Amino acid sequence: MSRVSQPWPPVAVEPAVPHPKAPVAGTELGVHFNECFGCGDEADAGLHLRSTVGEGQVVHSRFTVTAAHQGAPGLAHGGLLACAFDEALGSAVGNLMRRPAVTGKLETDFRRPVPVGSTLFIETRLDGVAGRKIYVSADGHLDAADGPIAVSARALFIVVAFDHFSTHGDPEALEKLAAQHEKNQREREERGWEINP
Ligand SMILES: CCCCCCCC(=O)SCCNC(=O)CCNC(=O)[C@H](O)C(C)(C)COP(=O)(O)OP(=O)(O)OC[C@H]1O[C@@H](n2cnc3c(N)ncnc32)[C@H](O)[C@@H]1OP(=O)(O)O
Repeated sequence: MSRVSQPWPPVAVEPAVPHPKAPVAGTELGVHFNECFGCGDEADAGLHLRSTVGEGQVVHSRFTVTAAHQGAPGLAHGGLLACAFDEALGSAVGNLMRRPAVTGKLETDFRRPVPVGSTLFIETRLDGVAGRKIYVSADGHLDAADGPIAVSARALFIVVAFDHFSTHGDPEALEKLAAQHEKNQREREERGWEINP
């Protein structure tokens, strides 16, 4: 089967230079919001995706497909897999670039079925920046970091002002989240940025 792929990134870009205070290789990245469907501990049926910074401009993420993620019996739902990539790609942008950004466009190529019980190892790369536009891509390997590629994705993230979240989101929940972040002031100071809620 032939797959036609458009040039990527689709526009001229500058190199995506990680923030000087970006976490170093080997750092396990935390949950950015407990109720996040992609990574949150309190999202019972969520993906519970976990990420670690790799060498260069790479983030390694992984999540295990459960029965709660099925589309067909015993197989992951494609939309759930797209969600995992949104989270993995977003985590790379947020943590390496340290700028609040949201997904503007997300493309996925589903290459192999992903069975319940398997773990996807997602490797995300920063591909370039053009003004507020940050281009990223990822491959999801089945059951091992060097396993066969089951899903690939490419995304455009757009840098936004923090009021994107307060204007369009739930201000009460945001206040709760801010209070939670303030509990760990030292970590906040180390971050030196406003993490995506
Ligand atoms: C650590 C955190 C991990 C989090 C991971 C999860 C991330 C998410 O899921 S975020 C939630 C999903 N995304 C959203 O809800 C976003 C909804 N969309 C929006 O709010 C707006 O459309 C937004 C902010 C993306 C862009 O709006 P706005 O700020 O007005 O910018 P706008 O001028 O339209 O676009 C900026 C640039 O991006 C381009 N652009 C925007 N959308 C697209 C698109 N879909 N395709 C191609 N280009 C696009 C525009 O053409 C423009 O380019 P240029 O600068 O060259 O003119």
